[in-house]
Amino acid sequence: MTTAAFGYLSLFRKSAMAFGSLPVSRLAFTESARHMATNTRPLHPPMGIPGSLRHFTSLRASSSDNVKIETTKSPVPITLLSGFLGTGKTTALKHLLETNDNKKIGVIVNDVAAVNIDAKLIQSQSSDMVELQNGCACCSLADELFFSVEKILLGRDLDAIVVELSGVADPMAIRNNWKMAPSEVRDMADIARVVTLVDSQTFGTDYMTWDTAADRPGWTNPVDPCAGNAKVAELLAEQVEAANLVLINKCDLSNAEEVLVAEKVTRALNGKTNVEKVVFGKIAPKLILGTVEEITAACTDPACDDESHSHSHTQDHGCMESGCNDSSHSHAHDHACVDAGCTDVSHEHSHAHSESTCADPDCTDATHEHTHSHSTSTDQLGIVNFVYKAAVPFEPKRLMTMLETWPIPLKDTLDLGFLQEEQTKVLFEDGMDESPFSGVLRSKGFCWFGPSKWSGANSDAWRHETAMYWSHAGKHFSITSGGKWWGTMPREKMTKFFDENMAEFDRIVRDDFVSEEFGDRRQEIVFIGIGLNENEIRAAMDECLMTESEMAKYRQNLQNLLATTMATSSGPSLFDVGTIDHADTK
Ligand SMILES: Nc1nc2c(ncn2[C@@H]2O[C@H](COP(=O)(O)OP(=O)(O)OP(=O)(O)O)[C@@H](O)[C@H]2O)c(=O)[nH]1
Repeated sequence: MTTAAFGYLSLFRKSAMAFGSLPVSRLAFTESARHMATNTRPLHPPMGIPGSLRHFTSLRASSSDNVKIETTKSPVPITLLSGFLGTGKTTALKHLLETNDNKKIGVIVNDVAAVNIDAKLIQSQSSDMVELQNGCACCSLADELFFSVEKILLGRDLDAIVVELSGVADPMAIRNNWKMAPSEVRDMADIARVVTLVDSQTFGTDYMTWDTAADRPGWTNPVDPCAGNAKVAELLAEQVEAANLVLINKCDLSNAEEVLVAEKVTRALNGKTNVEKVVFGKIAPKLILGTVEEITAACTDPACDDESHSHSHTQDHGCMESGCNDSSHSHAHDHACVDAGCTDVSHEHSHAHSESTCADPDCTDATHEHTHSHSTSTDQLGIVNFVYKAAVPFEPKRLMTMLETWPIPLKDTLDLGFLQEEQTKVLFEDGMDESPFSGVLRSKGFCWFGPSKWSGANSDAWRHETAMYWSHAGKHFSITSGGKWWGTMPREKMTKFFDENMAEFDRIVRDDFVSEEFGDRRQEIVFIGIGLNENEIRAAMDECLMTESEMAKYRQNLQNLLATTMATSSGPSLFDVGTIDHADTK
């Protein structure tokens, strides 16, 4: 028997209990704002918009008449700088302000704590700074961010704005919230780019930790419910997934294996992002600051898979040819130290794209330079991804049975080579078959469950209306409420949510509505992992779908319920519930 890399920990036994006994208590949507905003395809917006977004009052409305904000200009590009506490965001920001490319940069610093230390550090360097504290811009301070952007532009002619996010912020949530910003704010400034810093030394252990954000001192603010329960591994995945550029920082402190893991997993989680290995956040300003073109001409959402969009995030990447002297090219790494033996951490070492860079993907010689710059290929370790889709609901009990056998990596750090070996050969205890899920590093998406009890005290008929959000990263797995399916309302009503964005309405109807009968109710789950056997995973998932006879019962039960509910209810929706099934895994 191989060393147990995986095991049937209590994770799914526990989640099975949470699931099996589905708490039908009609909980408030304590987490939904974050989850909804996190999803790149938000469902029912009333549940997805943090309450505070509805109360935004333009600063102009309250500012004195003689303060004039220039709105005829192009919007100022905003960069969201994300990354865990201590990954080096402030250090990178200070470096950016020092080497600013003669750009006038406004800075907004968000801290969940009441005292914003980072802001104080930045203040000594820049007077163009606004603090955003005592909460997180991805939820509780969502509209404060709009206000801060307005505020920083008052009386200032800025070329760019950088928002240093709190360590627990999900940049995708902020991007999605930003879509709700008043148009007068978006005319002034708009999000162009997300840059995420990761700590190369701790990446592998953070991905495998059981910790929640609240377990880590200083990460959360008790008065801000935003991310206390968020799993560290999931947050890490979210921050990487949202990024146009990932800076793998602190390369001076980590060994070659740690850097490799950070790079491989980053590329696996987000195949469209640019990746740079850096020390002390040192990178050319051009790579951090967004451009007006990104805002106006291209979709910069790295998670966007709409082929009709143009995706510019690789275009303005500096020329990587070491000998190039074409001054029209951007040479972001001109100042890098290329002495392979240099150990001076104040030098920039990560960008020596010299001809001596080792291009052998299998090479593990730590003395070689392995930058593998900008290849989006993740196949060197057999990392693959695919999307599982189905237009039929899961039968809850069968899904739970399947999840109970989902193997949990027991190692405390991510060991990709080991995972690959295990994926191909490990057999599990108790004579059970090898699980096709053993190499899965990340899975996430929407899913649809059929109710198991349509009436009575423990009815879970709300499942018919509720989109569940499936999220697995490292050792954590949860299926939580993600809002209601659009299919729960008539199209005419739905259009009202898209006043300013009919293109998004069209996209949802075109891409997400998979059947006339059930609308956008569907399974859409992406799997990312090493050496995955796609066919076996698909087959295992298919096994959990309702059969034809189960679907016939589903339809019958639905008819019965509609008949009784119609007689007693006048509400806009069949089920006014928002239930959270949180499969806590610790
Ligand atoms: N050795 C080394 N230390 C670094 C590097 N980058 C940042 N640091 C140090 O790491 C510590 C944390 O860096 P910060 O820039 O404050 O990190 P942060 O992400 O802003 O942290 P919070 O503001 O607490 O979220 C500081 O002591 C930095 O000097 C690096 O590349 N190498």
